[in-house]
Amino acid sequence: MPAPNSAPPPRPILDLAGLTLRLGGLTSLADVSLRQQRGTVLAIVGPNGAGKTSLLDCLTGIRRPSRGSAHFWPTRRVRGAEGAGAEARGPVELVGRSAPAVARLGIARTFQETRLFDQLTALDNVRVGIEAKAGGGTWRALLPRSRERREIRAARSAAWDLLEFVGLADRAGDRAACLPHGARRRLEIARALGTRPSLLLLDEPAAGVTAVDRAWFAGLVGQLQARGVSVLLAEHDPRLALAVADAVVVLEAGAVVAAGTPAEVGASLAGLGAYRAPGAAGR
Ligand SMILES: Nc1ncnc2c1ncn2[C@@H]1O[C@H](COP(=O)(O)OP(=O)(O)OP(=O)(O)O)[C@@H](O)[C@H]1O
Repeated sequence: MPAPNSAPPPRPILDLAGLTLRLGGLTSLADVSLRQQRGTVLAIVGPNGAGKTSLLDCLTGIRRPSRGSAHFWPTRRVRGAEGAGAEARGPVELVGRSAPAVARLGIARTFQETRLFDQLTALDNVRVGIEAKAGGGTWRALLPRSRERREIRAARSAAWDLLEFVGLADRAGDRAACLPHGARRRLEIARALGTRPSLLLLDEPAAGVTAVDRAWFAGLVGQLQARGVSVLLAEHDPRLALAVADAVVVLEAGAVVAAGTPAEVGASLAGLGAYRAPGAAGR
C-alpha cells in the first residue's frame, strides 16, 4: 500500500516500442523504444542524420514506420475545466493515423524549416491553428450568425493571448514573411499551441536563432509544462537539451545509444567526448 504522502505514480503520455523506419535502402530508425511521462519534457538528442526528424514524422502521420508501435494517451478535456479538469483516456496507436487525425488527438508539432503562411499576418497565422481545431470554415458555415461571430471573437482573442505568450503581440499585424527567423520560430509555436495540444513536438526550435531567442526557448519549455503541455524536443545541441529536459534519449544512426536523466546522459556523453559542459574550455 502506498504511503499517505507518496507522490502519485507517473502516468505515461507516449510509449514507443521497436519503432523502425526504412527509407530507400537506409535505416533511419532502428528499433527505437522509449517512454515519456505526462507533464514532462523529453529531449531526443543526436547529430545530423541521427533520426530525430524521422521519429517526429513517424509520430505525426507524415511517415509510416516499417515496424513497431507508438502509443499515445490522449487527454479528454472536461467541459469548463483546464489542467486539473483534464482526464487521460486509454492509449491509442499513432502508427497508421493521418496527420490531421494525430492533430485531433492533441498532438501538435513545429518543423525544422518553419512552415508558416507567409502572406498572412502573425495574428492570422495563429488564428488558422485555432480555427482548424474548431472545425474550420465548413463547420462554421453551419453555425447560426450570432454563434459564428462569437467563435470568431473567441479565436481572435485566443490568438492574441498566444502571441503575447510567445512575445510577439507587437508584431501581430506584420506579415509572417517580414518576421526575422527567431520570431518565425516563436510564431510557429504559437500556431501549434492554438490547437490546444497535450503533447507538443518541437523540431530543433532554437536552430539558427540569436542568443536572446535561445534563452527564451529554454524558458518557454518550463512555461509549457506549467500549462500542462508535455514536450518532446528534438535537439541537435545536447547543452540545451540537458538544461531543459526531465529525461533525455540519445539517438545515433537511428538507434538509441543512451537514455536517462540529464545528469546520467550528460555524464555518458562527456565520457564519449561528445559533450562539453557549458563554460568548459575550448567552447
Ligand atoms: N526522404 C528521405 N529519403 C531517404 N533518406 C532520408 C530521407 N529523409 C531523411 N533520410 C535519412 O534518414 C536519416 C535520418 O534523418 P533525419 O532527418 O531524421 O535525422 P535528424 O536527426 O533529424 O537530422 P537533422 O538534424 O540533420 O535533420 C538520415 O540518414 C537521412 O539522410
